[in-house]
Amino acid sequence: MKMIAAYSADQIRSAEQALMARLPEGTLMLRAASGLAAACADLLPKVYGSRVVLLVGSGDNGGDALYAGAVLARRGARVEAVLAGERTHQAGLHALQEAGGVVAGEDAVAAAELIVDGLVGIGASGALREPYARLAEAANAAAGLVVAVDVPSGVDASSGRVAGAAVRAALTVTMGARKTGLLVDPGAGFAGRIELVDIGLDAYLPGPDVTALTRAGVAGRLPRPGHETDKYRRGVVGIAAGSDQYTGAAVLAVGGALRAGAGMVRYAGPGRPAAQVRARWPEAVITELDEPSIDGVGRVQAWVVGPGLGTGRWARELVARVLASDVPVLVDADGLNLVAKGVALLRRTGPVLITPHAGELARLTGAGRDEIEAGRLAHVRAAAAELGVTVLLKGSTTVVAEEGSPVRVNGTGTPWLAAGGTGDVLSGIAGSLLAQGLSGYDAGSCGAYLHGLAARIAACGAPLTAAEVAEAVPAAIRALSGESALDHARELTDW
Ligand SMILES: NC(=O)C1=CN([C@@H]2O[C@H](COP(=O)(O)OP(=O)(O)OC[C@H]3O[C@@H](n4cnc5c(N)ncnc54)[C@H](O)[C@@H]3O)[C@@H](O)[C@H]2O)[C@@H](O)CC1
Ligand SMILES: Nc1ncnc2c1ncn2[C@@H]1O[C@H](COP(=O)(O)OP(=O)(O)O)[C@@H](O)[C@H]1O
Ligand SMILES: [K+]
Repeated sequence: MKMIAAYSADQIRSAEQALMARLPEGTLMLRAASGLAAACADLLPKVYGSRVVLLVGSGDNGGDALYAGAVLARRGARVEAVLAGERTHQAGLHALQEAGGVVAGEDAVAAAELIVDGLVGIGASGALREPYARLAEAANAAAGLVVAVDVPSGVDASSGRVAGAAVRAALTVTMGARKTGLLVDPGAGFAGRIELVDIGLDAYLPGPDVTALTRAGVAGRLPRPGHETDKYRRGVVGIAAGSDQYTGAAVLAVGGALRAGAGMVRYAGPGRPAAQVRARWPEAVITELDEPSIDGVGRVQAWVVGPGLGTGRWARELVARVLASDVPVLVDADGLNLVAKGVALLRRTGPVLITPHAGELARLTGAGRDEIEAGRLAHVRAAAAELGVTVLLKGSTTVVAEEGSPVRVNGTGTPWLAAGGTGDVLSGIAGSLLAQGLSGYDAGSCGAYLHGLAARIAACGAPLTAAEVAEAVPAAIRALSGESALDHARELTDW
């Protein structure tokens, strides 16, 4: 599988309606409930005698929970339903009671081994109301494992927004297709592991709302050097970064670029960062700049401009010169702060990939930083449309948007990446991919994937430094195909 696809609540609802029209009433809910019951049974050490509490809202999400509860009750579980809504799915409640399940009060939640969150699904609107919000908090405070039906209640299925209380699940059993909000933070952080129940929806689904590249998807997009290649044909990336004040950004961006497959890395910058890059990376070809000009740097297939550059006139002139070239350009960090003062700089014929964090995007678009973090999908889409460039928005879920394509969501990140300098490494990696001929959309999404995977490999459950992320990029590329260094040595057995 090369891609994971996710859909908005409206897309799912239309597909379900089309499918439902061809099936006897209730068929889909029974399919959903049997998948849900199987997933719950897998989580319990033993179904017989276990204590299961269903949180049941007034819609079909509650219906799923009730029917699944009936299956578990028939297998000997003690199933109690807490009815939260003014209405309850009557056929579902009847099925549960027939199987021996009972209705209980809110106190039951604390004593449950397994809590099934059937409060609301794709029919939710706005923040959870009472008593739903209180029940969500009770589930989060309880010792029992929490399984969310379709989406964790309180998470907006279409955006991942969380306004107020929300259920924090260990497992989300989602029906028919993944919902966008399960892949994008803050919602993704509430979903836990995601299990997809096939209810036969695939043929009725439209093009996805968002996608996420898988290992195979990234592996298929990364160029491998052909037999007769040379360093120029593999792609040369130029890095215009660093200043006398910020030298580290230059070293880190060059490090990321060197590890991500370009045939050569050219560095251009002032004397102090140039000396540091020279000392750390003998592999890089260095041009020390007296003037903010790239005329003497030599040919590159893509530029990275901005990390640690400063925001003075010199830096502004350098950014303008790089953007005036005819090759793809990645703009990051101070490059973005400069562009924020005049977005006309971004109007050029060559491709542009920008890599802001929420604060940088806020300066570019005028939206609030918190607002961007709460609704990153909507903001990244709007920025790509407004600025006419590919936008990679960094953060706990990194998202890449380009007009006319579904947003690509990256699922490999780790909170250990929240460390100074890791963004500079990402610019180097993605710039290296641009130079190898990937589009801004692919370079951004494959770059974020490798960056996150490298961080996981480097961190291994402990703090990491940005330099270590760059070091681990080759291991991440190897991990894509599941190959080890030894496998590559074995290729030579005939010699
Ligand atoms: N439509 C279908 O064919 C299928 C639907 N399925 C299930 O049905 C769910 C959708 O069911 P519904 O459309 O009935 O909608 P939901 O059950 O998701 O929620 C709607 C109900 O919740 C209440 N509600 C909405 N927002 C609320 C809030 N913020 N606080 C408190 N109450 C709120 C509404 O008053 C309404 O009664 C899916 O998520 C899925 O679990 C599955 O059974 C698969 C098949
Ligand atoms: N909570 C998090 N979970 C996963 N990745 C994160 C988290 N916080 C930050 N990151 C990642 O760490 C990197 C930080 O980059 P950036 O904000 O530019 O920092 P710097 O300027 O110090 O390099 C980005 O790739 C971002 O996506
Ligand atoms: K739910």
